[in-house]
Amino acid sequence: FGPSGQSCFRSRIDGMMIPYSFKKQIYLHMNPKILIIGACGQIGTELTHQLRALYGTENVIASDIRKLNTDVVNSGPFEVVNALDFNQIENLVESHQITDVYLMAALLSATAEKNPAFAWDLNMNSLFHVLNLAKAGKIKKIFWPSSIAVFGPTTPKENTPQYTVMEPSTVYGISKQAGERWCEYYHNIFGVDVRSIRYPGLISWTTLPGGGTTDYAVDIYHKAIADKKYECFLAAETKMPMMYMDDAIAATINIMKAPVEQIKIRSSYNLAAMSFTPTEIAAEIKKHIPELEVTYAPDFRQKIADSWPASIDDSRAREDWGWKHEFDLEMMTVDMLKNLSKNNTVSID
Ligand SMILES: NC(=O)C1=CN([C@@H]2O[C@H](COP(=O)(O)OP(=O)(O)OC[C@H]3O[C@@H](n4cnc5c(N)ncnc54)[C@H](O)[C@@H]3O)[C@@H](O)[C@H]2O)C=CC1
Ligand SMILES: CC(=O)[C@H](N)C(=O)O
Repeated sequence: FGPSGQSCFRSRIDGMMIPYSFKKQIYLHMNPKILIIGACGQIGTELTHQLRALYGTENVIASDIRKLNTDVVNSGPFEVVNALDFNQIENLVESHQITDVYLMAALLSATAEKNPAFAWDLNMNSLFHVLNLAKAGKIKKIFWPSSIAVFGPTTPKENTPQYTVMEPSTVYGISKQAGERWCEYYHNIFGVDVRSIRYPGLISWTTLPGGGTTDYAVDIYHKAIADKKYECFLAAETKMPMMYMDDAIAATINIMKAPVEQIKIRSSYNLAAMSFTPTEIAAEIKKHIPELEVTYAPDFRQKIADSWPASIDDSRAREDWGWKHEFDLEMMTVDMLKNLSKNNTVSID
Protein backbone atom coordinates (compact mmCIF):
# COMPACT_ATOMS: atom_id res chain seq x y z
CA PHE A 1 0.00 0.00 0.00
CA GLY A 2 1.14 3.59 -0.67
CA PRO A 3 1.39 6.44 1.87
CA SER A 4 -2.28 7.36 1.55
CA GLY A 5 -3.47 3.74 1.82
CA GLN A 6 -4.25 3.06 -1.85
CA SER A 7 -2.99 -0.23 -3.31
CA CYS A 8 0.25 0.21 -5.26
CA PHE A 9 2.97 -1.66 -7.17
CA ARG A 10 6.71 -0.88 -7.11
CA SER A 11 8.02 0.62 -10.39
CA ARG A 12 10.70 -1.58 -12.01
CA ILE A 13 12.37 1.55 -13.35
CA ASP A 14 12.96 3.67 -10.23
CA GLY A 15 11.49 1.64 -7.37
CA MET A 16 8.77 4.22 -6.62
CA MET A 17 5.35 3.12 -5.34
CA ILE A 18 2.72 3.71 -8.08
CA PRO A 19 -1.03 3.32 -7.46
CA TYR A 20 -2.58 0.43 -9.48
CA SER A 21 -5.14 2.90 -10.83
CA PHE A 22 -2.29 4.57 -12.79
CA LYS A 23 -1.04 1.31 -14.29
CA LYS A 24 -3.63 1.24 -17.07
CA GLN A 25 -2.86 4.85 -17.97
CA ILE A 26 0.87 4.11 -18.10
CA TYR A 27 0.25 1.16 -20.45
CA LEU A 28 -2.00 3.28 -22.64
CA HIS A 29 0.78 5.82 -23.06
CA MET A 30 3.50 3.29 -23.83
CA ASN A 31 4.42 3.01 -27.50
CA PRO A 32 3.49 -0.29 -29.09
CA LYS A 33 6.21 -2.19 -30.97
CA ILE A 34 4.60 -3.00 -34.29
CA LEU A 35 5.11 -5.66 -36.98
CA ILE A 36 3.34 -5.17 -40.33
CA ILE A 37 3.18 -8.36 -42.43
CA GLY A 38 2.52 -7.62 -46.13
CA ALA A 39 3.80 -4.04 -45.74
CA CYS A 40 4.68 -3.51 -49.43
CA GLY A 41 1.07 -3.77 -50.67
CA GLN A 42 -1.57 -1.12 -51.35
CA ILE A 43 -2.60 -0.67 -47.70
CA GLY A 44 0.68 -1.69 -46.04
CA THR A 45 2.67 1.04 -47.82
CA GLU A 46 0.57 3.86 -46.40
CA LEU A 47 -0.01 2.17 -43.06
CA THR A 48 3.75 1.80 -42.56
CA HIS A 49 4.33 5.53 -43.17
CA GLN A 50 1.48 6.60 -40.87
CA LEU A 51 2.39 4.23 -38.03
CA ARG A 52 6.05 5.31 -38.24
CA ALA A 53 5.02 8.96 -38.06
CA LEU A 54 2.85 8.21 -35.03
CA TYR A 55 4.97 5.78 -33.01
CA GLY A 56 8.53 6.38 -34.29
CA THR A 57 10.35 4.70 -37.17
CA GLU A 58 12.24 2.24 -34.96
CA ASN A 59 9.00 1.02 -33.38
CA VAL A 60 7.46 -0.13 -36.68
CA ILE A 61 9.00 -3.17 -38.39
CA ALA A 62 7.76 -3.53 -41.97
CA SER A 63 7.91 -6.98 -43.58
CA ASP A 64 6.90 -8.67 -46.80
CA ILE A 65 7.71 -11.82 -48.74
CA ARG A 66 10.07 -9.82 -50.98
CA LYS A 67 11.62 -6.35 -51.00
CA LEU A 68 8.91 -5.04 -53.31
CA ASN A 69 8.62 -1.37 -52.49
CA THR A 70 11.66 0.86 -52.06
CA ASP A 71 9.75 3.48 -50.05
CA VAL A 72 8.78 0.96 -47.40
CA VAL A 73 12.08 -0.95 -47.49
CA ASN A 74 14.26 2.16 -47.16
CA SER A 75 12.19 4.24 -44.74
CA GLY A 76 12.91 2.16 -41.60
CA PRO A 77 13.40 -1.37 -40.29
CA PHE A 78 12.40 -3.98 -42.89
CA GLU A 79 12.51 -7.81 -42.80
CA VAL A 80 11.77 -10.43 -45.44
CA VAL A 81 9.17 -12.78 -43.94
CA ASN A 82 6.84 -15.42 -45.34
CA ALA A 83 3.45 -15.10 -43.62
CA LEU A 84 3.03 -18.86 -44.03
CA ASP A 85 6.14 -19.62 -41.94
CA PHE A 86 5.19 -19.65 -38.24
CA ASN A 87 8.82 -19.92 -37.06
CA GLN A 88 9.93 -16.90 -39.09
CA ILE A 89 7.13 -14.76 -37.63
CA GLU A 90 7.76 -16.03 -34.08
CA ASN A 91 11.50 -15.28 -34.35
CA LEU A 92 10.78 -11.77 -35.56
CA VAL A 93 8.23 -11.17 -32.80
CA GLU A 94 10.70 -12.33 -30.16
CA SER A 95 13.79 -10.58 -31.50
CA HIS A 96 12.00 -7.21 -31.89
CA GLN A 97 9.79 -7.62 -28.78
CA ILE A 98 6.70 -6.99 -30.91
CA THR A 99 3.45 -6.12 -29.11
CA ASP A 100 1.08 -5.46 -32.06
CA VAL A 101 0.82 -7.24 -35.43
CA TYR A 102 -1.00 -5.86 -38.49
CA LEU A 103 -1.52 -8.79 -40.89
CA MET A 104 -1.98 -7.42 -44.41
CA ALA A 105 -0.70 -10.37 -46.50
CA ALA A 106 -3.48 -12.04 -48.52
CA LEU A 107 -4.66 -12.86 -52.03
CA LEU A 108 -7.48 -10.51 -53.06
CA SER A 109 -10.72 -11.46 -54.80
CA ALA A 110 -9.77 -11.62 -58.48
CA THR A 111 -6.35 -13.24 -57.92
CA ALA A 112 -7.83 -15.71 -55.43
CA GLU A 113 -10.33 -17.00 -58.02
CA LYS A 114 -7.36 -17.96 -60.22
CA ASN A 115 -5.68 -19.99 -57.45
CA PRO A 116 -8.30 -20.98 -54.86
CA ALA A 117 -6.23 -23.56 -52.97
CA PHE A 118 -3.29 -21.21 -52.47
CA ALA A 119 -5.62 -18.31 -51.56
CA TRP A 120 -7.24 -20.44 -48.86
CA ASP A 121 -3.83 -21.52 -47.57
CA LEU A 122 -2.37 -17.99 -47.42
CA ASN A 123 -5.46 -16.17 -46.16
CA MET A 124 -6.25 -18.71 -43.41
CA ASN A 125 -2.89 -20.01 -42.22
CA SER A 126 -1.24 -16.59 -41.94
CA LEU A 127 -4.14 -15.63 -39.66
CA PHE A 128 -3.82 -18.78 -37.55
CA HIS A 129 -0.09 -18.12 -37.06
CA VAL A 130 -0.74 -14.65 -35.68
CA LEU A 131 -3.74 -15.72 -33.59
CA ASN A 132 -1.68 -18.54 -32.08
CA LEU A 133 1.16 -16.16 -31.19
CA ALA A 134 -1.35 -14.00 -29.31
CA LYS A 135 -2.90 -17.06 -27.65
CA ALA A 136 0.59 -18.01 -26.42
CA GLY A 137 0.96 -14.50 -24.92
CA LYS A 138 3.77 -13.50 -27.32
CA ILE A 139 1.89 -10.50 -28.77
CA LYS A 140 -0.77 -8.27 -27.22
CA LYS A 141 -2.91 -7.06 -30.11
CA ILE A 142 -3.74 -8.00 -33.72
CA PHE A 143 -5.23 -6.05 -36.60
CA TRP A 144 -6.65 -8.30 -39.32
CA PRO A 145 -8.62 -6.87 -42.24
CA SER A 146 -11.84 -8.39 -43.48
CA SER A 147 -13.78 -7.17 -46.52
CA ILE A 148 -17.22 -6.49 -47.98
CA ALA A 149 -16.49 -9.81 -49.75
CA VAL A 150 -17.85 -11.63 -46.67
CA PHE A 151 -21.30 -10.83 -48.07
CA GLY A 152 -22.81 -12.72 -51.00
CA PRO A 153 -25.65 -12.72 -53.50
CA THR A 154 -28.29 -13.49 -50.82
CA THR A 155 -27.26 -10.52 -48.60
CA PRO A 156 -29.49 -7.40 -48.68
CA LYS A 157 -27.72 -5.17 -51.21
CA GLU A 158 -28.50 -1.66 -49.99
CA ASN A 159 -27.43 -0.43 -46.57
CA THR A 160 -26.15 -3.93 -45.74
CA PRO A 161 -26.49 -4.38 -41.95
CA GLN A 162 -23.72 -5.41 -39.56
CA TYR A 163 -25.52 -8.69 -38.87
CA THR A 164 -27.24 -10.25 -41.88
CA VAL A 165 -27.21 -13.21 -44.28
CA MET A 166 -23.60 -14.03 -45.23
CA GLU A 167 -23.18 -16.58 -48.01
CA PRO A 168 -20.06 -15.44 -49.90
CA SER A 169 -19.63 -16.98 -53.35
CA THR A 170 -15.90 -16.30 -53.89
CA VAL A 171 -12.94 -18.14 -52.38
CA TYR A 172 -11.71 -14.77 -51.08
CA GLY A 173 -15.06 -14.06 -49.39
CA ILE A 174 -15.20 -17.55 -47.90
CA SER A 175 -11.70 -17.07 -46.44
CA LYS A 176 -12.66 -13.67 -44.96
CA GLN A 177 -15.90 -15.07 -43.52
CA ALA A 178 -14.04 -18.02 -41.94
CA GLY A 179 -11.34 -15.62 -40.70
CA GLU A 180 -13.96 -13.50 -38.95
CA ARG A 181 -15.36 -16.54 -37.18
CA TRP A 182 -11.86 -17.57 -36.02
CA CYS A 183 -11.06 -14.06 -34.74
CA GLU A 184 -14.27 -14.08 -32.71
CA TYR A 185 -13.50 -17.60 -31.42
CA TYR A 186 -9.94 -16.75 -30.34
CA HIS A 187 -11.26 -13.65 -28.57
CA ASN A 188 -14.11 -15.47 -26.81
CA ILE A 189 -12.23 -18.63 -25.86
CA PHE A 190 -8.63 -17.45 -25.39
CA GLY A 191 -9.07 -13.71 -24.72
CA VAL A 192 -7.07 -12.66 -27.81
CA ASP A 193 -7.34 -8.91 -28.50
CA VAL A 194 -7.97 -9.06 -32.25
CA ARG A 195 -9.62 -6.11 -34.02
CA SER A 196 -11.01 -6.06 -37.53
CA ILE A 197 -12.71 -3.93 -40.17
CA ARG A 198 -14.62 -4.99 -43.30
CA TYR A 199 -12.90 -2.61 -45.71
CA PRO A 200 -14.81 -1.59 -48.83
CA GLY A 201 -12.86 -1.09 -52.10
CA LEU A 202 -9.87 1.15 -51.33
CA ILE A 203 -8.59 3.92 -53.59
CA SER A 204 -5.08 5.34 -53.33
CA TRP A 205 -2.43 6.97 -55.49
CA THR A 206 0.84 5.76 -53.93
CA THR A 207 0.67 2.04 -54.78
CA LEU A 208 -1.26 0.11 -57.41
CA PRO A 209 -3.87 -2.31 -56.01
CA GLY A 210 -3.07 -6.01 -55.71
CA GLY A 211 -5.68 -7.93 -57.75
CA GLY A 212 -9.16 -7.03 -56.50
CA THR A 213 -12.55 -6.48 -58.11
CA THR A 214 -12.70 -2.84 -57.00
CA ASP A 215 -9.33 -2.04 -58.67
CA TYR A 216 -11.06 -0.32 -61.61
CA ALA A 217 -11.67 2.68 -59.35
CA VAL A 218 -7.90 3.19 -59.07
CA ASP A 219 -7.03 2.26 -62.68
CA ILE A 220 -9.47 4.82 -64.08
CA TYR A 221 -7.56 7.74 -62.52
CA HIS A 222 -4.21 6.52 -63.90
CA LYS A 223 -5.64 5.98 -67.39
CA ALA A 224 -7.54 9.28 -67.33
CA ILE A 225 -4.27 11.14 -66.78
CA ALA A 226 -2.09 9.02 -69.08
CA ASP A 227 -4.42 8.28 -72.07
CA LYS A 228 -7.71 10.13 -71.48
CA LYS A 229 -9.28 6.74 -72.28
CA TYR A 230 -10.30 3.85 -70.05
CA GLU A 231 -11.81 0.43 -70.72
CA CYS A 232 -13.64 -0.63 -67.56
CA PHE A 233 -13.79 -4.33 -66.64
CA LEU A 234 -17.14 -3.82 -64.88
CA ALA A 235 -20.50 -2.75 -66.29
CA ALA A 236 -21.38 0.96 -66.20
CA GLU A 237 -24.03 0.74 -63.44
CA THR A 238 -22.23 -1.59 -61.00
CA LYS A 239 -22.50 0.17 -57.65
CA MET A 240 -20.04 -0.77 -54.89
CA PRO A 241 -18.95 0.63 -51.50
CA MET A 242 -15.60 2.45 -51.68
CA MET A 243 -13.26 4.47 -49.46
CA TYR A 244 -10.24 6.74 -49.88
CA MET A 245 -7.05 5.32 -48.37
CA ASP A 246 -6.60 8.24 -45.95
CA ASP A 247 -9.90 7.30 -44.30
CA ALA A 248 -9.05 3.58 -44.29
CA ILE A 249 -5.71 4.22 -42.57
CA ALA A 250 -7.37 6.52 -40.01
CA ALA A 251 -9.97 3.82 -39.26
CA THR A 252 -7.25 1.15 -38.90
CA ILE A 253 -5.18 3.23 -36.49
CA ASN A 254 -8.21 4.38 -34.53
CA ILE A 255 -9.72 0.93 -33.99
CA MET A 256 -6.32 -0.24 -32.71
CA LYS A 257 -5.98 2.79 -30.40
CA ALA A 258 -9.54 2.52 -29.03
CA PRO A 259 -9.91 1.46 -25.37
CA VAL A 260 -10.65 -2.27 -25.20
CA GLU A 261 -14.15 -1.75 -23.77
CA GLN A 262 -15.19 0.13 -26.92
CA ILE A 263 -14.53 -2.88 -29.17
CA LYS A 264 -17.77 -4.77 -28.84
CA ILE A 265 -17.64 -6.73 -32.11
CA ARG A 266 -14.81 -9.24 -32.43
CA SER A 267 -15.70 -10.68 -35.83
CA SER A 268 -15.33 -7.49 -37.93
CA TYR A 269 -16.92 -4.04 -38.16
CA ASN A 270 -18.82 -2.81 -41.24
CA LEU A 271 -17.15 0.40 -42.47
CA ALA A 272 -18.36 2.84 -45.13
CA ALA A 273 -17.61 6.17 -46.73
CA MET A 274 -19.17 6.35 -50.23
CA SER A 275 -20.74 4.19 -52.94
CA PHE A 276 -20.61 4.85 -56.68
CA THR A 277 -20.83 3.24 -60.13
CA PRO A 278 -18.23 3.41 -62.94
CA THR A 279 -20.49 5.97 -64.65
CA GLU A 280 -20.49 8.18 -61.56
CA ILE A 281 -16.71 8.11 -60.99
CA ALA A 282 -16.14 8.78 -64.70
CA ALA A 283 -18.48 11.80 -64.53
CA GLU A 284 -16.58 13.15 -61.52
CA ILE A 285 -13.21 12.77 -63.29
CA LYS A 286 -14.64 14.42 -66.44
CA LYS A 287 -15.20 17.60 -64.39
CA HIS A 288 -11.37 17.86 -64.43
CA ILE A 289 -10.51 15.95 -67.63
CA PRO A 290 -13.48 16.52 -69.97
CA GLU A 291 -11.87 14.53 -72.85
CA LEU A 292 -11.98 11.27 -70.84
CA GLU A 293 -13.70 8.46 -72.77
CA VAL A 294 -14.82 5.36 -70.90
CA THR A 295 -15.89 2.09 -72.57
CA TYR A 296 -17.16 -1.03 -70.84
CA ALA A 297 -16.04 -4.65 -71.32
CA PRO A 298 -17.16 -6.63 -68.25
CA ASP A 299 -15.07 -9.77 -67.53
CA PHE A 300 -15.14 -12.49 -64.82
CA ARG A 301 -14.94 -9.80 -62.12
CA GLN A 302 -18.49 -8.64 -62.96
CA LYS A 303 -19.95 -11.72 -61.29
CA ILE A 304 -17.92 -11.05 -58.16
CA ALA A 305 -19.00 -7.39 -58.06
CA ASP A 306 -22.66 -8.40 -58.57
CA SER A 307 -22.46 -10.63 -55.48
CA TRP A 308 -21.29 -7.78 -53.19
CA PRO A 309 -23.30 -5.03 -51.45
CA ALA A 310 -23.94 -1.67 -53.11
CA SER A 311 -23.89 0.26 -49.82
CA ILE A 312 -23.06 -0.52 -46.19
CA ASP A 313 -24.58 0.37 -42.80
CA ASP A 314 -21.59 1.13 -40.57
CA SER A 315 -23.48 2.60 -37.63
CA ARG A 316 -21.92 0.17 -35.12
CA ALA A 317 -18.38 1.37 -35.93
CA ARG A 318 -19.58 4.96 -35.59
CA GLU A 319 -21.29 4.27 -32.23
CA ASP A 320 -18.74 1.94 -30.64
CA TRP A 321 -15.38 3.57 -31.39
CA GLY A 322 -16.24 6.87 -33.06
CA TRP A 323 -15.59 6.06 -36.75
CA LYS A 324 -16.12 9.05 -39.06
CA HIS A 325 -15.12 9.33 -42.70
CA GLU A 326 -13.81 12.49 -44.32
CA PHE A 327 -13.60 11.90 -48.08
CA ASP A 328 -16.50 11.73 -50.53
CA LEU A 329 -16.21 11.09 -54.29
CA GLU A 330 -15.68 14.77 -55.09
CA MET A 331 -12.90 15.36 -52.52
CA MET A 332 -11.21 12.07 -53.34
CA THR A 333 -11.14 12.85 -57.07
CA VAL A 334 -9.50 16.24 -56.51
CA ASP A 335 -6.86 14.65 -54.26
CA MET A 336 -6.20 11.66 -56.55
CA LEU A 337 -5.77 13.79 -59.67
CA LYS A 338 -3.59 16.33 -57.86
CA ASN A 339 -1.24 13.69 -56.45
CA LEU A 340 -1.08 11.50 -59.55
CA SER A 341 -0.28 14.47 -61.77
CA LYS A 342 2.36 15.73 -59.32
CA ASN A 343 3.99 12.34 -58.68
CA ASN A 344 3.83 10.81 -62.12
CA THR A 345 6.01 7.91 -60.95
CA VAL A 346 3.57 4.99 -60.84
CA SER A 347 3.78 2.88 -63.97
CA ILE A 348 0.46 2.15 -65.61
CA ASP A 349 0.05 -1.43 -66.92
N1 LIG B 1 -7.17 -2.97 -50.96
C1 LIG B 1 -8.47 -3.14 -50.75
O1 LIG B 1 -9.33 -2.55 -51.44
C2 LIG B 1 -8.93 -4.06 -49.68
C3 LIG B 1 -8.05 -4.86 -48.97
N2 LIG B 1 -8.52 -5.71 -47.98
C4 LIG B 1 -7.61 -6.57 -47.25
O2 LIG B 1 -6.51 -5.83 -46.73
C5 LIG B 1 -5.32 -6.63 -46.75
C6 LIG B 1 -4.23 -5.91 -47.52
O3 LIG B 1 -4.72 -5.62 -48.81
P1 LIG B 1 -3.84 -4.87 -49.91
O4 LIG B 1 -2.79 -4.06 -49.29
O5 LIG B 1 -4.80 -4.25 -50.84
O6 LIG B 1 -3.20 -6.14 -50.65
P2 LIG B 1 -1.95 -6.16 -51.63
O7 LIG B 1 -2.10 -7.35 -52.51
O8 LIG B 1 -1.74 -4.83 -52.25
O9 LIG B 1 -0.75 -6.41 -50.61
C7 LIG B 1 -0.52 -7.63 -49.98
C8 LIG B 1 0.95 -7.71 -49.63
O10 LIG B 1 1.17 -8.98 -49.00
C9 LIG B 1 2.38 -9.51 -49.50
N3 LIG B 1 2.38 -10.97 -49.38
C10 LIG B 1 1.77 -11.87 -50.17
N4 LIG B 1 2.04 -13.10 -49.76
C11 LIG B 1 2.84 -12.99 -48.68
C12 LIG B 1 3.47 -13.91 -47.82
N5 LIG B 1 3.33 -15.25 -47.97
N6 LIG B 1 4.21 -13.44 -46.81
C13 LIG B 1 4.39 -12.10 -46.63
N7 LIG B 1 3.83 -11.19 -47.43
C14 LIG B 1 3.07 -11.62 -48.44
C15 LIG B 1 2.44 -9.06 -50.95
O11 LIG B 1 3.77 -9.11 -51.44
C16 LIG B 1 1.87 -7.65 -50.86
O12 LIG B 1 2.89 -6.70 -50.67
C17 LIG B 1 -5.75 -7.98 -47.35
O13 LIG B 1 -6.07 -8.86 -46.32
C18 LIG B 1 -6.99 -7.64 -48.12
O14 LIG B 1 -7.84 -8.74 -48.23
C19 LIG B 1 -9.85 -5.81 -47.70
C20 LIG B 1 -10.77 -5.07 -48.40
C21 LIG B 1 -10.38 -4.09 -49.37
C1 LIG C 1 -13.13 -5.17 -51.55
C2 LIG C 1 -11.93 -6.01 -51.49
O1 LIG C 1 -11.82 -6.83 -50.61
C3 LIG C 1 -10.86 -5.88 -52.50
N1 LIG C 1 -10.67 -4.51 -52.91
C4 LIG C 1 -11.18 -6.69 -53.73
O2 LIG C 1 -11.78 -6.13 -54.66
O3 LIG C 1 -10.87 -7.90 -53.71
